[in-house]
Amino acid sequence: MSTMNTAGAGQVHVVDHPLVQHKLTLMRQKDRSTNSFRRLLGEISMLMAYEVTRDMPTRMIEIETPLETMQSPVIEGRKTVFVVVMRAGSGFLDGMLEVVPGARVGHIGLYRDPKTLVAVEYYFKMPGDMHERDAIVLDPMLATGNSAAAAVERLKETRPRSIRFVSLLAAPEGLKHFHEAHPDVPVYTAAIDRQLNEHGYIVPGLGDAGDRMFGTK
Ligand SMILES: O=P(O)(O)OC[C@H]1O[C@H](OP(=O)(O)OP(=O)(O)O)[C@H](O)[C@@H]1O
Ligand SMILES: O=c1cc[nH]c(=O)[nH]1
Ligand SMILES: [Mg+2]
Repeated sequence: MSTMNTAGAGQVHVVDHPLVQHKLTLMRQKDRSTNSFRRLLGEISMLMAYEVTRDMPTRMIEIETPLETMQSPVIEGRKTVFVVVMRAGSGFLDGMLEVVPGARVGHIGLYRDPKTLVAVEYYFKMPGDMHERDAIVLDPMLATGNSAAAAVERLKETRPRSIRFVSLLAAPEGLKHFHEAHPDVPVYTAAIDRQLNEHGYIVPGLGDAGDRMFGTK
């Protein structure tokens, strides 16, 4: 994993593991089936979960091995909340839950107005006790950054203990915008692509993640 700072001084971690990069290449291919696209996203999410949870807090418990008693670490999974940005963020959820099965899950419904590219909220549901939880926001695409910035702004109203944002692909313009709004929130992504096109799509990109996941084009 390589780490850098964006212009706004926020941190970006690029998960450059060969397995992630290989699967991302397959996902970008325009003839990839919906089924295969969804499966690959699930596989990548599990691999990215390892990186995003690398510094997760643990506590020691006493266990008995077949030979003796020892103190050994366990993660505080119940203190994590995965926040799915619908729709496409749901593709990241199952893999993350495989790795942190005790986590809670919140949902934010946002769609990007195709003309103005402004994020419009239609749903918001979080667990209680957010102030005791570390939030990991899931959305595969960070394009203009409007959706990511809006999701995190809304999430901050619930005062989670910490926030990090996981995407699959990010555009440089979107990262800059996001970190100007939220310099305190690190971003984990598998790749930073060249730029946005005139419709606000990431290029080279992979197209519309939600449509490709659900076959709704
Ligand atoms: O950085 P932005 O310019 O805001 O674009 C990124 C957003 O666009 C996609 O969602 P979309 O609005 O297409 O909704 P969907 O997930 O329901 O398809 C994607 O999942 C992000 O939420
Ligand atoms: O390239 C993009 C931009 C926004 N949303 C997507 O799904 N893809
Ligand atoms: Mg969205």
